[in-house]
Amino acid sequence: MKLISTSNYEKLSQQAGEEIISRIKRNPTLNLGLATGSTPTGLYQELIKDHKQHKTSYKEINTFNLDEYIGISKKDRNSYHYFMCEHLFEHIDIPLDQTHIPDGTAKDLDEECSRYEQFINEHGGIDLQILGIGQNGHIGFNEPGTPFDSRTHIIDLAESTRKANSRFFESLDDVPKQAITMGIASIMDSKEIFLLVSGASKAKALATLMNGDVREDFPASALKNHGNVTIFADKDATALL
Ligand SMILES: O=P(O)(O)OC[C@H]1O[C@](O)(CO)[C@@H](O)[C@@H]1O
Repeated sequence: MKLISTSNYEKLSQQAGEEIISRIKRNPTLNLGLATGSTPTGLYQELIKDHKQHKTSYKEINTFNLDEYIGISKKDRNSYHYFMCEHLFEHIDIPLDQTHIPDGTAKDLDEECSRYEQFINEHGGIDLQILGIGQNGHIGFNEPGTPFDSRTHIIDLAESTRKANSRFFESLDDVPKQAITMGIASIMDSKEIFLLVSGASKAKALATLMNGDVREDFPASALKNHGNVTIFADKDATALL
């Protein structure tokens, strides 16, 4: 894993943005894996800014999101569909039918998991996957204990994850208890991975990742077995290294 440390969150977002834009320029039909949460929003701002200034085009790329809550509609402002439209898709020239997110309202959720997994494979797999990390080491919504051979599946969210994400909801009770997430093995199939880590609240998780063992109770540690991972971390996140 290659670690790029930056002085602050803005620089982290800029550097990750520049790397993504250069890959899109090299491969205009890139399959780009996307993440939600607070960490990548600065990066999405950078992509939007660049799109407006330099007209980098997203017309031919496909995007695949890691996860979606179960039981809230796409139009709900807390859905990851809504999040992605608001933070990225509405501001660039990507056709919406080339943006793909698991459907957390599907009638048959197991079938939706298989469909999503197969759909990504039919598109040739993910070229570059953007990831954040949870304080407990989760990637996507793969909570501690998720098998490393897992594919897209339904997950019961850890209480700590629900609490962390309750900041986006009116109350903790409103935070869904389950989500669909790409599995660890699905994420590991990506040709390249960018992990973004920002803030003091992630310092312990980053130190565990860098210094700890590869074990299923710390999902991000699987990334140590991937040959092409770049970690972008800001100063606060690297404080314990
Ligand atoms: O960037 P944040 O908001 O700290 O979230 C970290 C991780 O947690 C999730 O939001 C899920 O809880 C992931 O999608 C994200 O990568």
